[in-house]
Amino acid sequence: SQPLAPSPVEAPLRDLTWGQINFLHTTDTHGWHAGHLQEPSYSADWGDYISFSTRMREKAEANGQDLLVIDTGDRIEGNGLYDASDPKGEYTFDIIKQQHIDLICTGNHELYKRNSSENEFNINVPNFGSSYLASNLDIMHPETGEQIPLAPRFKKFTTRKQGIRIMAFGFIYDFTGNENNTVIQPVEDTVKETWFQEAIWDREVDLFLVIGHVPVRSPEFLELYQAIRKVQWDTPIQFFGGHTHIRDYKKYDAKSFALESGRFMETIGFQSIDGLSTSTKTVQTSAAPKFSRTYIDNNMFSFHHHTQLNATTFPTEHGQNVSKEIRAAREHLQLDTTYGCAEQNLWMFRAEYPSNSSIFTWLEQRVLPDIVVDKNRMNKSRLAMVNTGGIRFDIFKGPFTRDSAYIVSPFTSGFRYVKDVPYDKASKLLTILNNNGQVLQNMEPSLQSWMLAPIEQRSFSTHVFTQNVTVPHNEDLQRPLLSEPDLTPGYTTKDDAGSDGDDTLHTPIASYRVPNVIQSQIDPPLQSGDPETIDVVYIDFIQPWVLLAFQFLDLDYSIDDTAIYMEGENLTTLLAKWVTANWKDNC
Ligand SMILES: Nc1ccn([C@@H]2O[C@H](COP(=O)(O)O)[C@@H](O)[C@H]2O)c(=O)n1
Ligand SMILES: [Zn+2]
Ligand SMILES: [Zn+2]
Repeated sequence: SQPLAPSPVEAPLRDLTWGQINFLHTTDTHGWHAGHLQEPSYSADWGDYISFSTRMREKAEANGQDLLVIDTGDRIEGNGLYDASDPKGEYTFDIIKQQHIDLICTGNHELYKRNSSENEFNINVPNFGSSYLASNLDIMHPETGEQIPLAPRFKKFTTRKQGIRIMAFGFIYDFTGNENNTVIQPVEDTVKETWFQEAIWDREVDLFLVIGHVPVRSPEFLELYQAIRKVQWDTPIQFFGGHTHIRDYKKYDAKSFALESGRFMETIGFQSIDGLSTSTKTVQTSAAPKFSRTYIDNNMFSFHHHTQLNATTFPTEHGQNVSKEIRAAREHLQLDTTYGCAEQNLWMFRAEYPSNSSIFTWLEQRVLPDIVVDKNRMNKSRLAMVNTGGIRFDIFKGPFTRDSAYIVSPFTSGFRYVKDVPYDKASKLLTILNNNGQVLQNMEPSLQSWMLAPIEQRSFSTHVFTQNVTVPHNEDLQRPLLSEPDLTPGYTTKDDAGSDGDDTLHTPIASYRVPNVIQSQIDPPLQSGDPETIDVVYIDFIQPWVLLAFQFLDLDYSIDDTAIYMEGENLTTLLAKWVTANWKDNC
């Protein structure tokens, strides 16, 4: 375990172990480039991160070492800084490009919609040039319609200081929910491509670097590991993953590791490797290089500690200018406009569901009954269904702002419905969608295999519950972070390298399971007893699964039986209205 050193404010921080080559890694930033305004532990912004990476590079280079910066996708959707502008992302592309990123790839969120994948092609790919990799991703050219790689498939380069010869790839997991202007080639097919085989057969390589919007414990990374190991039995391989929003580190073998660096600008992943061969020096194959990882809490105390600098010596002018740019964008977007104030914290995973502190119970009991009302169907009973994966963050006690509305519910998905569904069947839908009963008998095989898949593998669920999932906190917003010797609650990660990965020592936080879908039954006033038929209303993102579940109930509905419910509204706009109406007087 690594030594503990006091931080500038006396809190215990683990030091980094530097190597010949060092990496900083972000993933799933989802627009949180302003950092967390309500959580001191994660309060550094993208400008601070630019200063940090600059100072870390200076430190590495002063010691003759290399430092590479990596981002593995899902940069959009999840925060007002991206979602509140029209068009979306008006400010974020310019902010993100200010970071010197050595390797970058695409996440699924960049691909749900035509316009966001075209933004990658037209803005981010030119911004990052040959650093942007798309090993298994094509786009239909926005003008010609021709199918072409979104970016280069791979990149071979030699590091400046150490002369390490690197072969790098940039993947996305086998995602199928993309708009039809992009094409994702499954990883198991991509590894058979001639260009990939030629790249991995190259003997003049000291390190294979696979970055991807791919969970580190996924079949896709395993396929890539096996494909490379088959032809390079000994060359070190470093993976950088993402998508499951957790801190995680997987060991494939003594010379191959994978790092995943959390979500939402909470974590800057640090990885080092020491003992690699280089273009000028061959290391004995029997000696395994040393790999070391640290999950850095994204705040200035950690940044100062790891660079051994202080408030005067740490910031760069460039970083400070980007922080200014972020503040100006937030102001233009009026993200601090307060709709109302929450009287208590409402948690996604930190509170049991159902319970009074659960955001999902609050939605079911308080919000959905008020907001799921279509003027043309208001006298009809309805079941309102929302996928928990569409809710992205907690609500903290205190001001609920324009930013909060996007943070909790960033997606533009509207509601759709199937009218007049027999109640006895409609009332069974939720159990089927949440797969927690004896519902598999007589089920059609493809539906059965979907139902049998672990909840986190079904594509509309985003949550992964593993041993090492910990959820961040804002236990006491008023308390200055790390200013006292006692520990604050936060990430306490266990991974394949042990329990010493988090830079900041925290006390652990509980994490509870939540279902795929929550539901409210909303009856018109004066109705007594269950209705004979009911409208089934749901967020349009889950329509494919709702239609499948109908099939299981022998209800033969198709898309033609569905229609828009509450034209022009979505959960974000409705939530903002609800808070204004119900929490305005709490402030
Ligand atoms: N319109 C959308 C898009 C996505 N979701 C949810 O997000 C999950 C994927 O998010 P990651 O950051 O983990 O890639 C997806 O499984 C859905 O739960 C949504 O609800 N609506
Ligand atoms: Zn994500
Ligand atoms: Zn993702």
